[in-house]
Amino acid sequence: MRVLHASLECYPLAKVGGLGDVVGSLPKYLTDLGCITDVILPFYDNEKVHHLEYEEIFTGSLSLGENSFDFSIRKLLSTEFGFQIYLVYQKELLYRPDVYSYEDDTERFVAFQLAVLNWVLSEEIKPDIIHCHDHHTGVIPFLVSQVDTFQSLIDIPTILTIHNAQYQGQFSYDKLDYIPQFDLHNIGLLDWDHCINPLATGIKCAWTVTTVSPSYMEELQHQANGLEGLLTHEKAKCIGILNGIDHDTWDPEKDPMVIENYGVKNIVSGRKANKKWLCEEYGFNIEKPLFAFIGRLVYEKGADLLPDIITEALHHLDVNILILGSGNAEVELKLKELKETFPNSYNTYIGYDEKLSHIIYAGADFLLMPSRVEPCGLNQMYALRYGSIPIVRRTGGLKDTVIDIGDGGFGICHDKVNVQDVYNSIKRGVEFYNDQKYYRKTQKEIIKIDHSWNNSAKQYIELYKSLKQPQ
Ligand SMILES: Nc1ncnc2c1ncn2[C@@H]1O[C@H](COP(=O)(O)OP(=O)(O)O[C@H]2O[C@H](CO)[C@@H](O)[C@H](O)[C@H]2O)[C@@H](O)[C@H]1O
Repeated sequence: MRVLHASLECYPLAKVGGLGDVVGSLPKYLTDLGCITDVILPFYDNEKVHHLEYEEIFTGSLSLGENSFDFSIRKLLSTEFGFQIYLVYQKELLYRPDVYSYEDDTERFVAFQLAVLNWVLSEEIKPDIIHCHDHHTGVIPFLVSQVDTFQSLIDIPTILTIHNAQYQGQFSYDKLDYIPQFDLHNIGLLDWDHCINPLATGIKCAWTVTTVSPSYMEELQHQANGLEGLLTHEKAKCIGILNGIDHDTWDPEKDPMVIENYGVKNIVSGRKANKKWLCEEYGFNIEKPLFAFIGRLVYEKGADLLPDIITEALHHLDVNILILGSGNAEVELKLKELKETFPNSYNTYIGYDEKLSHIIYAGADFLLMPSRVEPCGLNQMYALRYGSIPIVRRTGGLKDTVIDIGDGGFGICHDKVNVQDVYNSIKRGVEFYNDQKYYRKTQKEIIKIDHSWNNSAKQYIELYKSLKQPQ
């Protein structure tokens, strides 16, 4: 079986968040289980992509309305990733430094999808399955099943994985001519709420839809940024499969990014070396417990609450807080300003820093995840793998992966999205930390939990084998 994953991100070549991690690791585990897995993503203008050696295997052109664009497909020669990677090189639209947030994102995403399918069309041996990720590739299932040019691909099953239903990629009917000719009687498949909605289109047209945790699948039927009705209607073909993490990249014993490596045996000294580095770098007293947050500073992650959480915690508790993230400008500014109020117990790095994130998982005592919405969440699994205690709101994948210490588990959980609940959890964290024997015993247990893709990759393979064309 050969599966082609189409995605805008794939670690380490392009990562903005969790999508990159998943597409950079699941294929490796699928390959290990005997499923030939390829990934196709755009060729970006970034340093990681520049250094790669590749072979150009296809050239073509695609049309967006009246404009036509040349593109090529580059096959990576390197075998270091554990699966085959293909890149779509398109100079005007895709060869950019960033993955998202351009004014012409609609054009970029549609062009990527058309390029992928034009190439697949030309291939003598077609993939057995096309696995799409998020709204950026949500039109592929429509193109394959409805568009005249791609008629010969109609029997290739398509899967759509929803990593985050908040983002749907809507665009107006002015751009309908970006979609090549199809039977206009079926225009409803593109529509949601009077515009073209790629996520809704993918949900309607894909043979199967997956989400990244079982709880998120349930939640989407009540809270899906307007798609609740659709997801309830399509429930029969939807399944929640919990994400895994890459145990090779995220391994405290071998991770080249951390200050000192460690395993169960030397977890205390190893983590102390990482915490020491963080405390020196950010001006903290190493004796106090260190609480950290890593992530996109957006509403879904509860990032707007962070300034008040920090203020409340540092007024009442003897702790350190470190924030790594970027996103909403107002939140970024507030977080920066707070440094003056709490110079010795709070600090922040506004930006994206992969290495720093690894050191934080390895050195912070607790990881805060006050998410409003968390389809799966990888940070809590990285935290567990590195022996840092997750403090999470019970939602989506956080609910599926973290059990509260009060229930015989290893994390700290709360139900509501408000400052008081998070503050109470931090307070519980301090009490937990002060019971060093119990705290250390728990750390030694969590580091052994297997959250790798081993289980979930098997579930994907079962799913691939069971695919049936929608009626
Ligand atoms: N400033 C920064 N510097 C360094 N590293 C940073 C960083 N900000 C974030 N990261 C890293 O990015 C990843 C974020 O993972 P999440 O699961 O929180 O992703 P996200 O919400 O983007 O993805 C969506 O997709 C994933 C994958 O399906 C779901 O788990 C998730 O719930 C859903 O919202 C982690 O590897 C984290 O360490």
